Amino acid sequence: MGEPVTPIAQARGVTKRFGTTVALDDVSLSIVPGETHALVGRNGAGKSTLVSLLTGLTGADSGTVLFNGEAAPAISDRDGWRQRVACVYQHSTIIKTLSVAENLFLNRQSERGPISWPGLRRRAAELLESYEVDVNPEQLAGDLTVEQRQMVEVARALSHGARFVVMDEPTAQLDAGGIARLFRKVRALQERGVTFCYISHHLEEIYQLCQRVTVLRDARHIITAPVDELDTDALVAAMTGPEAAASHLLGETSSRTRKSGPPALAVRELTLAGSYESVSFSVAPGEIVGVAGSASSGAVALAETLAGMRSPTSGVVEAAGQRVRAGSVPDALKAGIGFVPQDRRATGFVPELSMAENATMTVPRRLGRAGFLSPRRKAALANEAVRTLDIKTPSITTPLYGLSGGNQQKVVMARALASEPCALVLIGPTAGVDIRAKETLLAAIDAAAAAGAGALIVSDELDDLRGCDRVLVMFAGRLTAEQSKGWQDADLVAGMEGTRDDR
Ligand SMILES: Nc1ncnc2c1ncn2[C@@H]1O[C@H](COP(=O)(O)OP(=O)(O)OP(=O)(O)O)[C@@H](O)[C@H]1O
Repeated sequence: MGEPVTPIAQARGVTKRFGTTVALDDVSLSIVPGETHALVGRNGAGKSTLVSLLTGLTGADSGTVLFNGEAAPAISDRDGWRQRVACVYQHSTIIKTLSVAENLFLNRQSERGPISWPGLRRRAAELLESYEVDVNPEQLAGDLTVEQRQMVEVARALSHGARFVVMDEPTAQLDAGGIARLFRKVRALQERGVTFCYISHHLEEIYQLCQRVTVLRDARHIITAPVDELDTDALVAAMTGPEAAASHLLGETSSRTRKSGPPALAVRELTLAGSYESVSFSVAPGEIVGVAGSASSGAVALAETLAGMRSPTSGVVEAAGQRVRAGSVPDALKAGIGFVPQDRRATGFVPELSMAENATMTVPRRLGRAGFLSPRRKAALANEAVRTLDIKTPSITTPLYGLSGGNQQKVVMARALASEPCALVLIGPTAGVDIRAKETLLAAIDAAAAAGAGALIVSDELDDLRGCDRVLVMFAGRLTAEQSKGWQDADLVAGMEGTRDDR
Protein backbone atom coordinates (compact mmCIF):
# COMPACT_ATOMS: atom_id res chain seq x y z
CA MET A 1 0.00 0.00 0.00
CA GLY A 2 1.38 3.39 -1.06
CA GLU A 3 5.03 4.09 -1.64
CA PRO A 4 7.48 2.79 0.94
CA VAL A 5 8.38 5.26 3.66
CA THR A 6 11.58 4.95 5.66
CA PRO A 7 10.52 4.16 9.23
CA ILE A 8 11.62 6.66 11.85
CA ALA A 9 12.19 3.70 14.15
CA GLN A 10 12.43 0.04 13.34
CA ALA A 11 13.16 -3.26 15.02
CA ARG A 12 14.18 -6.03 12.63
CA GLY A 13 13.91 -9.59 13.87
CA VAL A 14 14.95 -8.79 17.43
CA THR A 15 15.31 -11.55 20.01
CA LYS A 16 15.96 -10.98 23.70
CA ARG A 17 16.37 -13.55 26.45
CA PHE A 18 16.62 -13.18 30.22
CA GLY A 19 18.07 -16.45 31.47
CA THR A 20 15.67 -19.10 30.27
CA THR A 21 12.89 -16.56 29.55
CA VAL A 22 12.49 -15.53 25.93
CA ALA A 23 11.12 -11.98 26.25
CA LEU A 24 11.17 -11.24 22.51
CA ASP A 25 11.29 -13.85 19.80
CA ASP A 26 12.25 -12.58 16.34
CA VAL A 27 10.06 -9.48 16.59
CA SER A 28 9.86 -6.81 13.90
CA LEU A 29 8.20 -3.42 14.18
CA SER A 30 8.22 -0.39 11.87
CA ILE A 31 7.05 3.01 13.03
CA VAL A 32 6.53 5.54 10.26
CA PRO A 33 7.14 9.28 10.66
CA GLY A 34 4.17 11.26 11.96
CA GLU A 35 2.07 8.38 13.25
CA THR A 36 1.07 7.47 16.78
CA HIS A 37 1.64 3.74 16.89
CA ALA A 38 0.09 1.67 19.66
CA LEU A 39 1.94 -1.27 21.16
CA VAL A 40 -0.35 -3.62 23.05
CA GLY A 41 -0.28 -7.07 24.61
CA ARG A 42 -1.01 -8.92 27.80
CA ASN A 43 1.21 -8.60 30.86
CA GLY A 44 4.57 -10.17 30.09
CA ALA A 45 4.04 -10.11 26.30
CA GLY A 46 7.33 -8.24 25.80
CA LYS A 47 6.29 -4.59 25.33
CA SER A 48 8.67 -3.05 27.88
CA THR A 49 11.50 -5.21 26.62
CA LEU A 50 10.91 -3.96 23.09
CA VAL A 51 10.89 -0.38 24.41
CA SER A 52 14.22 -1.06 26.17
CA LEU A 53 15.69 -2.11 22.83
CA LEU A 54 14.20 0.88 20.97
CA THR A 55 15.53 3.33 23.57
CA GLY A 56 18.97 1.77 23.96
CA LEU A 57 18.55 0.71 27.58
CA THR A 58 19.65 -2.75 26.57
CA GLY A 59 20.90 -4.49 23.45
CA ALA A 60 19.23 -7.32 21.54
CA ASP A 61 20.70 -10.83 21.52
CA SER A 62 20.09 -10.85 17.79
CA GLY A 63 18.36 -8.63 15.26
CA THR A 64 18.81 -4.90 14.72
CA VAL A 65 17.31 -1.55 15.64
CA LEU A 66 17.36 1.27 13.08
CA PHE A 67 16.43 4.94 13.09
CA ASN A 68 15.58 6.58 9.78
CA GLY A 69 17.01 3.56 8.03
CA GLU A 70 20.38 3.75 9.79
CA ALA A 71 21.75 1.43 12.44
CA ALA A 72 21.12 2.56 16.02
CA PRO A 73 24.05 4.09 17.94
CA ALA A 74 26.22 1.95 20.21
CA ILE A 75 24.56 1.37 23.60
CA SER A 76 27.26 3.50 25.28
CA ASP A 77 26.57 6.51 23.04
CA ARG A 78 23.89 8.06 25.27
CA ASP A 79 23.87 11.37 23.39
CA GLY A 80 23.30 9.51 20.15
CA TRP A 81 20.24 7.76 21.60
CA ARG A 82 18.91 10.96 23.15
CA GLN A 83 18.99 12.63 19.75
CA ARG A 84 16.84 9.89 18.24
CA VAL A 85 14.38 8.69 20.82
CA ALA A 86 12.97 9.42 24.26
CA CYS A 87 10.75 7.47 26.58
CA VAL A 88 8.23 8.85 29.02
CA TYR A 89 7.74 6.13 31.62
CA GLN A 90 5.14 5.83 34.31
CA HIS A 91 7.98 6.35 36.74
CA SER A 92 9.97 9.50 36.34
CA THR A 93 13.49 9.93 35.03
CA ILE A 94 13.47 13.47 36.35
CA ILE A 95 15.65 14.40 39.32
CA LYS A 96 13.26 15.59 41.98
CA THR A 97 15.73 17.66 43.98
CA LEU A 98 16.66 19.82 40.98
CA SER A 99 14.67 22.63 39.40
CA VAL A 100 12.83 22.15 36.13
CA ALA A 101 15.44 24.30 34.34
CA GLU A 102 18.27 22.19 35.73
CA ASN A 103 16.54 19.01 34.66
CA LEU A 104 16.14 20.41 31.16
CA PHE A 105 19.68 21.63 30.63
CA LEU A 106 22.15 20.09 33.03
CA ASN A 107 24.18 17.03 32.20
CA ARG A 108 24.35 17.60 28.47
CA GLN A 109 27.62 16.39 27.11
CA SER A 110 27.26 18.88 24.28
CA GLU A 111 27.34 21.81 26.75
CA ARG A 112 30.75 23.27 27.52
CA GLY A 113 32.06 25.94 29.85
CA PRO A 114 30.69 27.40 33.09
CA ILE A 115 26.97 27.42 33.72
CA SER A 116 25.12 30.71 33.39
CA TRP A 117 22.14 30.39 35.73
CA PRO A 118 20.11 33.29 34.32
CA GLY A 119 20.83 31.93 30.84
CA LEU A 120 19.74 28.46 31.92
CA ARG A 121 16.44 29.75 33.29
CA ARG A 122 15.78 31.85 30.20
CA ARG A 123 16.46 28.96 27.83
CA ALA A 124 14.28 26.68 29.93
CA ALA A 125 11.45 29.22 29.87
CA GLU A 126 11.75 29.54 26.08
CA LEU A 127 11.79 25.81 25.60
CA LEU A 128 8.75 25.24 27.79
CA GLU A 129 6.90 28.04 26.07
CA SER A 130 7.68 26.76 22.61
CA TYR A 131 5.97 23.48 23.50
CA GLU A 132 3.24 25.25 25.47
CA VAL A 133 4.17 23.56 28.73
CA ASP A 134 2.76 25.69 31.51
CA VAL A 135 5.44 25.14 34.17
CA ASN A 136 7.70 27.57 36.03
CA PRO A 137 11.34 26.66 35.19
CA GLU A 138 12.45 27.56 38.71
CA GLN A 139 10.03 25.16 40.33
CA LEU A 140 11.49 22.12 42.07
CA ALA A 141 10.89 19.09 39.82
CA GLY A 142 9.74 17.07 42.84
CA ASP A 143 6.79 19.42 43.23
CA LEU A 144 5.45 18.86 39.72
CA THR A 145 2.28 16.88 39.19
CA VAL A 146 2.62 13.66 37.17
CA GLU A 147 1.08 15.48 34.24
CA GLN A 148 3.49 18.43 34.36
CA ARG A 149 6.43 16.10 34.84
CA GLN A 150 5.54 14.08 31.75
CA MET A 151 5.30 17.22 29.63
CA VAL A 152 8.65 18.45 30.93
CA GLU A 153 10.12 15.09 29.95
CA VAL A 154 8.66 15.36 26.45
CA ALA A 155 9.97 18.92 26.07
CA ARG A 156 13.40 17.75 27.22
CA ALA A 157 13.37 14.93 24.68
CA LEU A 158 12.39 17.23 21.84
CA SER A 159 15.07 19.74 22.81
CA HIS A 160 17.65 17.02 22.33
CA GLY A 161 16.49 16.77 18.76
CA ALA A 162 14.51 13.54 19.13
CA ARG A 163 11.36 13.41 17.02
CA PHE A 164 10.31 10.00 18.24
CA VAL A 165 8.80 9.60 21.71
CA VAL A 166 7.76 6.37 23.41
CA MET A 167 5.04 6.71 26.03
CA ASP A 168 4.82 3.70 28.33
CA GLU A 169 1.44 3.71 30.09
CA PRO A 170 1.47 7.50 30.49
CA THR A 171 -2.13 7.68 31.70
CA ALA A 172 -1.67 5.22 34.57
CA GLN A 173 -1.51 7.96 37.20
CA LEU A 174 -3.59 10.65 35.50
CA ASP A 175 -7.22 11.46 36.20
CA ALA A 176 -9.75 12.09 33.43
CA GLY A 177 -8.85 15.78 33.05
CA GLY A 178 -5.13 14.97 32.91
CA ILE A 179 -5.70 12.30 30.25
CA ALA A 180 -7.68 14.72 28.08
CA ARG A 181 -4.92 17.34 28.34
CA LEU A 182 -2.21 14.77 27.57
CA PHE A 183 -4.08 13.64 24.46
CA ARG A 184 -4.47 17.22 23.25
CA LYS A 185 -0.74 17.70 23.69
CA VAL A 186 0.15 14.49 21.86
CA ARG A 187 -2.12 15.44 18.94
CA ALA A 188 -0.67 18.95 18.77
CA LEU A 189 2.89 17.57 18.75
CA GLN A 190 1.91 15.02 16.14
CA GLU A 191 0.78 17.89 13.93
CA ARG A 192 4.23 19.38 14.39
CA GLY A 193 5.78 16.16 13.08
CA VAL A 194 6.51 14.25 16.27
CA THR A 195 6.06 10.47 16.11
CA PHE A 196 4.82 8.45 19.08
CA CYS A 197 4.84 4.84 20.16
CA TYR A 198 2.07 4.50 22.72
CA ILE A 199 1.69 1.67 25.23
CA SER A 200 -1.47 1.23 27.22
CA HIS A 201 -3.76 -1.41 28.65
CA HIS A 202 -6.71 0.91 28.10
CA LEU A 203 -7.86 -0.09 24.67
CA GLU A 204 -10.25 2.85 24.29
CA GLU A 205 -7.18 5.12 24.44
CA ILE A 206 -5.68 3.25 21.51
CA TYR A 207 -8.72 4.03 19.38
CA GLN A 208 -8.81 7.66 20.47
CA LEU A 209 -5.18 8.45 19.87
CA CYS A 210 -3.44 6.00 17.57
CA GLN A 211 -3.51 5.34 13.84
CA ARG A 212 -1.88 1.89 13.81
CA VAL A 213 -1.49 -0.83 16.38
CA THR A 214 0.95 -3.67 16.87
CA VAL A 215 0.04 -6.64 19.06
CA LEU A 216 2.63 -8.77 20.84
CA ARG A 217 1.73 -12.08 22.41
CA ASP A 218 4.06 -14.47 24.26
CA ALA A 219 7.16 -12.63 22.98
CA ARG A 220 6.02 -12.74 19.36
CA HIS A 221 4.70 -10.22 16.87
CA ILE A 222 1.10 -11.12 16.08
CA ILE A 223 -0.24 -8.34 13.89
CA THR A 224 0.24 -4.73 12.84
CA ALA A 225 -2.85 -3.00 11.40
CA PRO A 226 -4.61 0.37 11.14
CA VAL A 227 -6.78 0.75 14.25
CA ASP A 228 -9.92 1.21 12.20
CA GLU A 229 -9.40 -2.21 10.62
CA LEU A 230 -9.25 -3.97 13.98
CA ASP A 231 -12.24 -3.65 16.29
CA THR A 232 -11.97 -4.27 20.03
CA ASP A 233 -12.96 -7.93 19.78
CA ALA A 234 -10.35 -8.58 17.12
CA LEU A 235 -7.75 -6.68 19.12
CA VAL A 236 -8.49 -8.63 22.30
CA ALA A 237 -8.47 -11.90 20.35
CA ALA A 238 -5.03 -11.03 18.95
CA MET A 239 -3.78 -10.22 22.46
CA THR A 240 -5.19 -13.26 24.19
CA GLY A 241 -4.94 -15.95 21.52
CA PRO A 242 -7.33 -18.73 20.70
CA GLU A 243 -7.14 -20.60 24.01
CA ALA A 244 -8.20 -17.64 26.13
CA ALA A 245 -11.91 -17.55 25.43
CA ALA A 246 -12.64 -19.96 28.29
CA SER A 247 -11.13 -17.62 30.89
CA HIS A 248 -14.01 -15.24 30.43
CA LEU A 249 -15.92 -16.64 33.37
CA LEU A 250 -13.30 -15.39 35.81
CA GLY A 251 -15.05 -12.05 36.00
CA GLU A 252 -18.23 -13.60 37.34
CA THR A 253 -18.84 -12.45 40.86
CA SER A 254 -19.42 -14.98 43.59
CA SER A 255 -22.46 -14.64 45.77
CA ARG A 256 -21.51 -12.48 48.69
CA THR A 257 -23.49 -11.71 51.77
CA ARG A 258 -22.66 -9.24 54.45
CA LYS A 259 -21.49 -10.92 57.60
CA SER A 260 -22.50 -9.95 61.09
CA GLY A 261 -20.05 -8.54 63.61
CA PRO A 262 -18.29 -5.22 63.92
CA PRO A 263 -17.43 -3.34 60.73
CA ALA A 264 -14.32 -4.59 58.96
CA LEU A 265 -13.31 -0.95 58.72
CA ALA A 266 -14.79 2.04 60.51
CA VAL A 267 -13.64 5.60 59.97
CA ARG A 268 -14.95 8.44 62.14
CA GLU A 269 -14.41 12.13 61.58
CA LEU A 270 -11.03 11.51 60.00
CA THR A 271 -9.20 14.65 58.91
CA LEU A 272 -5.80 15.18 57.31
CA ALA A 273 -5.28 18.90 57.10
CA GLY A 274 -4.79 20.02 53.53
CA SER A 275 -6.04 16.71 52.06
CA TYR A 276 -9.45 15.72 53.41
CA GLU A 277 -11.83 16.62 56.18
CA SER A 278 -14.35 14.96 58.51
CA VAL A 279 -14.58 11.70 56.62
CA SER A 280 -16.79 9.05 58.23
CA PHE A 281 -17.95 5.72 56.82
CA SER A 282 -17.75 2.03 57.52
CA VAL A 283 -17.31 -1.15 55.54
CA ALA A 284 -19.09 -4.27 56.75
CA PRO A 285 -17.46 -7.70 56.68
CA GLY A 286 -18.21 -9.16 53.24
CA GLU A 287 -18.85 -5.76 51.72
CA ILE A 288 -16.93 -4.04 48.92
CA VAL A 289 -17.05 -0.26 48.99
CA GLY A 290 -15.58 1.94 46.26
CA VAL A 291 -14.20 5.42 46.62
CA ALA A 292 -14.23 7.48 43.43
CA GLY A 293 -12.31 10.71 43.26
CA SER A 294 -10.04 12.69 40.99
CA ALA A 295 -6.36 13.27 41.78
CA SER A 296 -7.15 16.29 43.96
CA SER A 297 -10.06 14.68 45.84
CA GLY A 298 -8.02 13.40 48.79
CA ALA A 299 -9.13 9.80 48.17
CA VAL A 300 -5.58 8.44 47.83
CA ALA A 301 -4.42 10.27 50.97
CA LEU A 302 -7.42 8.82 52.81
CA ALA A 303 -6.49 5.26 51.82
CA GLU A 304 -2.85 5.88 52.73
CA THR A 305 -3.96 7.04 56.15
CA LEU A 306 -5.94 3.85 56.68
CA ALA A 307 -2.84 1.84 55.82
CA GLY A 308 -0.75 3.79 58.34
CA MET A 309 1.32 5.66 55.76
CA ARG A 310 0.07 9.05 56.91
CA SER A 311 -0.82 10.43 60.32
CA PRO A 312 -4.24 12.04 60.38
CA THR A 313 -4.75 15.41 62.07
CA SER A 314 -7.73 13.98 63.95
CA GLY A 315 -10.25 11.16 63.88
CA VAL A 316 -10.43 7.44 64.49
CA VAL A 317 -9.84 4.30 62.42
CA GLU A 318 -11.03 0.89 63.59
CA ALA A 319 -10.49 -2.52 62.03
CA ALA A 320 -12.81 -5.32 63.14
CA GLY A 321 -13.85 -3.25 66.13
CA GLN A 322 -10.31 -2.55 67.32
CA ARG A 323 -8.85 0.93 67.21
CA VAL A 324 -5.83 1.13 64.89
CA ARG A 325 -2.87 3.20 66.04
CA ALA A 326 -2.53 6.05 63.57
CA GLY A 327 0.47 6.64 61.34
CA SER A 328 2.08 3.20 61.66
CA VAL A 329 2.20 0.74 58.78
CA PRO A 330 3.15 -2.26 61.00
CA ASP A 331 0.25 -1.48 63.35
CA ALA A 332 -2.23 -1.23 60.49
CA LEU A 333 -0.95 -4.58 59.25
CA LYS A 334 -1.20 -6.13 62.68
CA ALA A 335 -4.74 -4.85 62.96
CA GLY A 336 -5.54 -6.87 59.84
CA ILE A 337 -5.49 -4.22 57.11
CA GLY A 338 -4.14 -5.51 53.78
CA PHE A 339 -2.95 -2.75 51.49
CA VAL A 340 -2.21 -2.14 47.82
CA PRO A 341 -0.42 1.22 47.45
CA GLN A 342 -0.71 3.61 44.55
CA ASP A 343 2.91 3.41 43.50
CA ARG A 344 4.11 -0.15 43.62
CA ARG A 345 7.67 0.90 42.78
CA ALA A 346 7.97 3.33 45.66
CA THR A 347 6.17 1.46 48.42
CA GLY A 348 4.88 -1.78 47.03
CA PHE A 349 7.77 -4.22 46.94
CA VAL A 350 11.46 -5.00 47.15
CA PRO A 351 12.66 -5.69 43.59
CA GLU A 352 15.73 -7.70 44.61
CA LEU A 353 13.76 -10.13 46.77
CA SER A 354 12.09 -13.16 45.25
CA MET A 355 8.51 -13.20 44.10
CA ALA A 356 7.71 -15.53 47.05
CA GLU A 357 9.33 -13.21 49.63
CA ASN A 358 7.44 -10.25 48.23
CA ALA A 359 4.13 -12.07 48.16
CA THR A 360 4.40 -13.20 51.78
CA MET A 361 6.38 -10.48 53.55
CA THR A 362 3.32 -9.26 55.43
CA VAL A 363 2.48 -12.64 56.89
CA PRO A 364 5.07 -12.97 59.72
CA ARG A 365 4.27 -9.45 60.90
CA ARG A 366 0.62 -10.29 61.07
CA LEU A 367 1.44 -13.27 63.25
CA GLY A 368 3.40 -11.04 65.60
CA ARG A 369 6.87 -11.41 67.03
CA ALA A 370 6.60 -15.10 67.59
CA GLY A 371 5.25 -15.62 64.12
CA PHE A 372 7.55 -17.60 61.90
CA LEU A 373 6.79 -18.47 58.36
CA SER A 374 8.38 -21.76 57.39
CA PRO A 375 9.94 -21.99 53.92
CA ARG A 376 7.42 -24.65 53.04
CA ARG A 377 4.45 -22.50 54.07
CA LYS A 378 5.96 -19.54 52.23
CA ALA A 379 6.31 -21.59 49.06
CA ALA A 380 2.75 -22.89 49.43
CA LEU A 381 1.37 -19.37 49.78
CA ALA A 382 3.42 -18.12 46.82
CA ASN A 383 2.35 -21.03 44.62
CA GLU A 384 -1.25 -20.44 45.55
CA ALA A 385 -0.90 -16.78 44.55
CA VAL A 386 0.64 -17.79 41.21
CA ARG A 387 -2.34 -20.04 40.61
CA THR A 388 -5.21 -17.89 41.77
CA LEU A 389 -3.89 -14.59 40.42
CA ASP A 390 -2.41 -16.19 37.30
CA ILE A 391 1.03 -14.63 37.92
CA LYS A 392 3.46 -15.13 35.07
CA THR A 393 6.86 -15.85 36.55
CA PRO A 394 9.55 -18.39 35.67
CA SER A 395 9.59 -19.49 39.31
CA ILE A 396 8.58 -18.30 42.78
CA THR A 397 12.28 -17.73 43.50
CA THR A 398 12.68 -15.25 40.62
CA PRO A 399 13.55 -11.76 41.90
CA LEU A 400 10.64 -9.40 41.44
CA TYR A 401 12.52 -7.19 38.99
CA GLY A 402 12.41 -10.14 36.58
CA LEU A 403 8.61 -9.98 36.37
CA SER A 404 6.73 -7.70 33.98
CA GLY A 405 5.01 -4.63 35.43
CA GLY A 406 1.53 -6.12 35.45
CA ASN A 407 2.76 -9.29 37.13
CA GLN A 408 4.53 -7.22 39.79
CA GLN A 409 1.19 -5.53 40.46
CA LYS A 410 -0.37 -8.96 40.96
CA VAL A 411 2.32 -9.83 43.50
CA VAL A 412 1.50 -6.66 45.43
CA MET A 413 -2.12 -7.79 45.49
CA ALA A 414 -1.04 -11.28 46.57
CA ARG A 415 0.84 -9.71 49.47
CA ALA A 416 -2.25 -7.77 50.55
CA LEU A 417 -4.30 -10.98 50.50
CA ALA A 418 -1.68 -13.27 52.04
CA SER A 419 -2.19 -12.11 55.60
CA GLU A 420 -5.89 -13.03 55.44
CA PRO A 421 -6.83 -9.45 56.28
CA CYS A 422 -10.10 -8.42 57.87
CA ALA A 423 -10.01 -5.27 55.74
CA LEU A 424 -8.48 -4.60 52.34
CA VAL A 425 -7.53 -1.06 51.35
CA LEU A 426 -6.68 -1.02 47.66
CA ILE A 427 -5.57 1.96 45.60
CA GLY A 428 -5.94 1.45 41.86
CA PRO A 429 -5.58 -2.31 42.33
CA THR A 430 -5.67 -3.08 38.60
CA ALA A 431 -3.20 -0.39 37.49
CA GLY A 432 -1.00 -1.69 34.69
CA VAL A 433 -2.67 -5.07 34.34
CA ASP A 434 -4.17 -6.27 31.09
CA ILE A 435 -7.89 -6.58 30.53
CA ARG A 436 -8.07 -10.29 31.33
CA ALA A 437 -5.85 -9.95 34.39
CA LYS A 438 -8.12 -7.18 35.60
CA GLU A 439 -10.97 -9.68 35.80
CA THR A 440 -8.76 -12.07 37.76
CA LEU A 441 -7.78 -9.41 40.30
CA LEU A 442 -11.33 -8.15 40.76
CA ALA A 443 -12.48 -11.76 41.22
CA ALA A 444 -9.82 -12.21 43.92
CA ILE A 445 -11.13 -9.17 45.79
CA ASP A 446 -14.60 -10.58 45.47
CA ALA A 447 -13.46 -13.94 46.86
CA ALA A 448 -11.76 -12.26 49.84
CA ALA A 449 -15.01 -10.42 50.57
CA ALA A 450 -16.99 -13.64 50.20
CA ALA A 451 -14.67 -15.12 52.83
CA GLY A 452 -15.57 -12.28 55.21
CA ALA A 453 -13.16 -9.41 54.57
CA GLY A 454 -14.39 -5.89 53.96
CA ALA A 455 -12.77 -4.15 51.00
CA LEU A 456 -12.28 -0.50 50.13
CA ILE A 457 -11.29 0.17 46.52
CA VAL A 458 -10.02 3.67 45.75
CA SER A 459 -9.92 4.15 42.02
CA ASP A 460 -10.84 6.52 39.26
CA GLU A 461 -11.31 3.58 36.91
CA LEU A 462 -14.99 2.87 36.59
CA ASP A 463 -14.36 -0.80 35.81
CA ASP A 464 -12.74 -1.24 39.23
CA LEU A 465 -15.79 0.26 40.90
CA ARG A 466 -18.56 -1.49 38.99
CA GLY A 467 -18.59 -4.61 41.20
CA CYS A 468 -18.69 -2.60 44.45
CA ASP A 469 -21.79 -2.78 46.64
CA ARG A 470 -21.73 1.01 46.82
CA VAL A 471 -19.41 3.81 45.81
CA LEU A 472 -18.55 6.85 47.90
CA VAL A 473 -17.75 9.90 45.84
CA MET A 474 -15.06 12.22 47.10
CA PHE A 475 -14.52 15.74 45.90
CA ALA A 476 -12.16 18.42 47.24
CA GLY A 477 -11.44 16.52 50.45
CA ARG A 478 -15.00 15.60 51.37
CA LEU A 479 -17.35 12.70 50.82
CA THR A 480 -20.00 14.34 48.68
CA ALA A 481 -22.22 11.48 47.52
CA GLU A 482 -22.93 7.78 47.74
CA GLN A 483 -24.01 5.74 44.74
CA SER A 484 -25.51 2.32 45.16
CA LYS A 485 -24.81 -0.54 42.77
CA GLY A 486 -26.18 0.01 39.28
CA TRP A 487 -25.05 3.65 39.09
CA GLN A 488 -24.72 5.34 35.74
CA ASP A 489 -21.21 6.27 34.58
CA ALA A 490 -22.29 9.87 34.05
CA ASP A 491 -23.45 10.24 37.66
CA LEU A 492 -20.16 9.02 39.04
CA VAL A 493 -18.05 11.10 36.67
CA ALA A 494 -20.08 14.22 37.44
CA GLY A 495 -19.58 13.60 41.16
CA MET A 496 -15.83 13.12 40.72
CA GLU A 497 -15.56 16.29 38.72
CA GLY A 498 -17.68 18.22 41.20
CA THR A 499 -20.19 19.24 38.57
CA ARG A 500 -23.10 17.78 40.47
CA ASP A 501 -24.21 18.70 43.93
CA ASP A 502 -25.87 15.62 45.34
CA ARG A 503 -26.59 17.00 48.76
N1 LIG B 1 15.27 -7.90 33.95
C1 LIG B 1 14.61 -9.04 33.69
N2 LIG B 1 15.06 -10.21 34.16
C2 LIG B 1 14.41 -11.35 33.91
N3 LIG B 1 13.29 -11.45 33.17
C3 LIG B 1 12.77 -10.32 32.67
C4 LIG B 1 13.40 -9.05 32.90
N4 LIG B 1 12.66 -8.09 32.28
C5 LIG B 1 11.63 -8.75 31.70
N5 LIG B 1 11.70 -10.09 31.91
C6 LIG B 1 10.74 -11.10 31.42
O1 LIG B 1 10.50 -10.83 30.06
C7 LIG B 1 9.13 -11.06 29.73
C8 LIG B 1 8.56 -9.84 29.05
O2 LIG B 1 8.42 -8.80 30.02
P1 LIG B 1 8.01 -7.31 29.65
O3 LIG B 1 8.28 -6.49 30.87
O4 LIG B 1 8.66 -6.90 28.39
O5 LIG B 1 6.43 -7.46 29.44
P2 LIG B 1 5.32 -6.35 29.16
O6 LIG B 1 4.62 -6.73 27.91
O7 LIG B 1 5.93 -5.01 29.21
O8 LIG B 1 4.32 -6.58 30.39
P3 LIG B 1 3.45 -5.55 31.31
O9 LIG B 1 2.22 -5.23 30.52
O10 LIG B 1 3.10 -6.40 32.51
O11 LIG B 1 4.30 -4.38 31.65
C9 LIG B 1 8.44 -11.42 31.03
O12 LIG B 1 8.25 -12.82 31.04
C10 LIG B 1 9.40 -11.01 32.11
O13 LIG B 1 9.30 -11.88 33.20
